[in-house]
Amino acid sequence: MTNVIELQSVTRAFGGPRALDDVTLTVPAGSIVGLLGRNGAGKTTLMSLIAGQDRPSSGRVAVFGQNPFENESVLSRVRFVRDNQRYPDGYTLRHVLRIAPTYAPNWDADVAAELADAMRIPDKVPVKSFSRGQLSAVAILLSLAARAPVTLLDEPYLGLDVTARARFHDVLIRDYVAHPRTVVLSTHLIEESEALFDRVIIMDRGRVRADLPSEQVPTHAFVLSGPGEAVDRLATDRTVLSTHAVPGLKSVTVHGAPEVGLVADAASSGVQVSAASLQELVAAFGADSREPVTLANGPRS
Ligand SMILES: Nc1ncnc2c1ncn2[C@@H]1O[C@H](COP(=O)(O)OP(=O)(O)OP(=O)(O)O)[C@@H](O)[C@H]1O
Repeated sequence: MTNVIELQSVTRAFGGPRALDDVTLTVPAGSIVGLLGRNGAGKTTLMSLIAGQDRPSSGRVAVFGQNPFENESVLSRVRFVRDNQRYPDGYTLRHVLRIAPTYAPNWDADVAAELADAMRIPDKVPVKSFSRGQLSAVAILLSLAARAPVTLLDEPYLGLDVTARARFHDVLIRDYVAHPRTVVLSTHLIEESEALFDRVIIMDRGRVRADLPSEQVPTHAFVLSGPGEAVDRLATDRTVLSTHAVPGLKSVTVHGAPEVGLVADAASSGVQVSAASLQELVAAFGADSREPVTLANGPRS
């Protein structure tokens, strides 16, 4: 499978801690990638580099095999949707829809009309006076109807109601199946969006902490929960990504898949073992320890 996006040892520093720190990753053509991580993890910075709106401090960014910065042949195939889009005074949705195809050679007016209707976007009121959710709806409409070979959606849901979010997902999946392209979507609404993703990239503090196909998420980490001592014993010598404790109960997220012996031992020790959900995985990688902690105290049976 061809890689549409490639980053090699990319660092981006703005003066403080690195926004991106030695990031190497690839995004295959024809995939919907969830870009996940805590506030400040580096998601927007990463998308800005891919969209050619910024340059790395060091390292190499390639989109369609070329440096995207100020590169028209790349940028004509990339659509970056973020919440800073501005519209001229007096512009209504009709004006926006009239202008949009000029910048989008693959523009699909039917998809635009369907989304405008499904997301109840007003067509006579100036866009400048739109609510936060209505502005998000316009940005989503422009991104999907443009059908760009690379579509970057940076937290597209701000203020968007639950019905509009569901319609957006329906149209995205349907149109993506009919017209495969590469979509990178960052969001904090993980449970709601995860069915869209065929790959996930989890970032924290500017680093890629996990980059895997969605089907590997259930075997990437597991959660042990139960009495603290038993949980600690079972977690000994394993890579613990995060720990939560309340009096009498401890829960740890552990890297990898649990083997049969561990599951049996846990059952006889009153400890529950479950696959970490994508949301738990993202939360675990964003937990406060800077590096995964390996518990190494006490024997492992
Ligand atoms: N232009 C800039 N100048 C200085 N610091 C910046 C700049 N852009 C980003 N940063 C810093 O880089 C880090 C990563 O920011 P980024 O916006 O990429 O995070 P994010 O993962 O998109 O976060 P969120 O989920 O909150 O949108 C943050 O610490 C941010 O303050």
